[in-house]
Amino acid sequence: MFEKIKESLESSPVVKKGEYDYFVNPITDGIPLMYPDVLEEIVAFIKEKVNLNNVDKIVCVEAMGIHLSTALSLDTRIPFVVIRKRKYGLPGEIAVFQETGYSKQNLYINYLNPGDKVIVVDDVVSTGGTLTAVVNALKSMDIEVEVIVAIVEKYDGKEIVENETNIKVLTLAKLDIINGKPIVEILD
Ligand SMILES: O=P(O)(O)OC[C@H]1O[C@H](OP(=O)(O)OP(=O)(O)O)[C@H](O)[C@@H]1O
Ligand SMILES: Nc1nc2[nH]cnc2c(=O)[nH]1
Repeated sequence: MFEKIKESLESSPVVKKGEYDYFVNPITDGIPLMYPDVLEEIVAFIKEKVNLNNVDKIVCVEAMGIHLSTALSLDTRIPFVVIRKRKYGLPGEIAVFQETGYSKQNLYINYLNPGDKVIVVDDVVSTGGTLTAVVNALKSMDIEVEVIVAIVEKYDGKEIVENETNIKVLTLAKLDIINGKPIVEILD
């Protein structure tokens, strides 16, 4: 199972963003081509591992949580909302500072309310900066985060986020970059 995802991740080109080794893959970048079979496998994986019965909303982070959340939403009929990099200035908007291995910026949370039961879906967790900031902001808004899904865990990202948020992070593949090449393990 997930052999296609493994092969695709293993063949990811690695480019430099400053000193940071950044792998490029359809799951995490939308390039090269994303095939529907891969999206279906990701949806099946999430549905098998997560009890979605009590989940009101899927929450994702722009940009590369959006295609995954769209596929999951179409299948499960659970609506989703996007944490955007754009400020709208809507009432109740919450700004969150995001820092990754290669970027820093604000993210903006809208249309989430105290008591919402959500899952957070993103493509990859690496330094853990994004998911830690987002999930701790959601917790401070009294939103119940049932689980965090990051399809790819890179380096120690999963452990970092679990330690910083006390919420379980579900991942499908572990990826390390060694001597400029992606080394991949499927975790199912
Ligand atoms: O664990 P971290 O080190 O925080 O990295 C993970 C984040 O990096 C990427 O987002 P990015 O901000 O590059 O935006 P994108 O989704 O638009 O590519 C990715 O989609 C995650 O949200
Ligand atoms: N595509 C991609 N996104 C990331 N987000 C954090 N690290 C990475 C990476 O290496 N590749």
